[in-house]
Amino acid sequence: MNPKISFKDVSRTFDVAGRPIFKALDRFSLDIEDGEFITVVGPSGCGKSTAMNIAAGLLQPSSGQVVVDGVEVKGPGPERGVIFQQYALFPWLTVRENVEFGLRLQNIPKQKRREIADHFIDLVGLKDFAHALPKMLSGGMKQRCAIARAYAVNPKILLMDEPFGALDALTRVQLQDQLLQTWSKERRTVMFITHDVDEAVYLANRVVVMAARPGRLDRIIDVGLPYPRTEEIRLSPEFATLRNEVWRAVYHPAAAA
Ligand SMILES: Nc1ncnc2c1ncn2[C@@H]1O[C@H](COP(=O)(O)OP(=O)(O)OP(=O)(O)O)[C@@H](O)[C@H]1O
Repeated sequence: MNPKISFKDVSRTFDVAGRPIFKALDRFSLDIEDGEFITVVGPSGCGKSTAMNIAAGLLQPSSGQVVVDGVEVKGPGPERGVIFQQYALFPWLTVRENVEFGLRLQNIPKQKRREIADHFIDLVGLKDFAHALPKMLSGGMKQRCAIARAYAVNPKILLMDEPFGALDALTRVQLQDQLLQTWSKERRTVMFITHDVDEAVYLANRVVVMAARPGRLDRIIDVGLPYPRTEEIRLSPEFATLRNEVWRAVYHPAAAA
């Protein structure tokens, strides 16, 4: 079977006036299978967002290509939903209107739009806030709304760039569980960037570790832990061993090699 997403020798340079040409991403290759949950970790500036933005079609590679379902990515597309750290909700629209927004663009009839939106609002636990404006929501609730909105347009791929980075530790753990529940019910292929090593191991079936200067793939660590992931798993010795392995790969790459 073909991979769902294939990074093929993707490089990206930036040419900033007065500075030498900067290689943000150097021959990055990675195959992500359909239904996988991949997390991406690595030191600041190693090209994580650059790689994801190229897959999202928001940035062009300098060389190489990203292929989704056998087709080269040339720009954004409805089969790829993108979620950033900043919630990017429309402040003048209610939760339901925000979730319905993408469906409206697809000309889905009103009744159907409402059904789909309500389904996902329920799934992320915002049923009682369907009529609330974003300013009435906490950070975690806004991010759940952004996730519902991304899911509603039924993208087969979710590209998530530190979506929980701005949240407190407890909300973050709750949203991780909720995301995994949603993922197990509405199976998608997920590429998820994080700085949090625990989060990377808890969510993923594979952790992609990147290295900096130039930004590149360092190694891939298989997470053999079963789903559903539970607190028991989070507190298990197997989890600790994997977390330590990822930690060393990120923070002491030479020693871990
Ligand atoms: N538009 C741009 N112009 C110039 N340099 C850029 C541009 N975008 C990114 N870079 C540089 O490319 C490198 C990789 O950036 P990128 O945002 O992909 O890293 P990252 O791993 O996601 O970092 P972080 O974890 O800090 O978010 C960085 O050194 C960054 O400064």
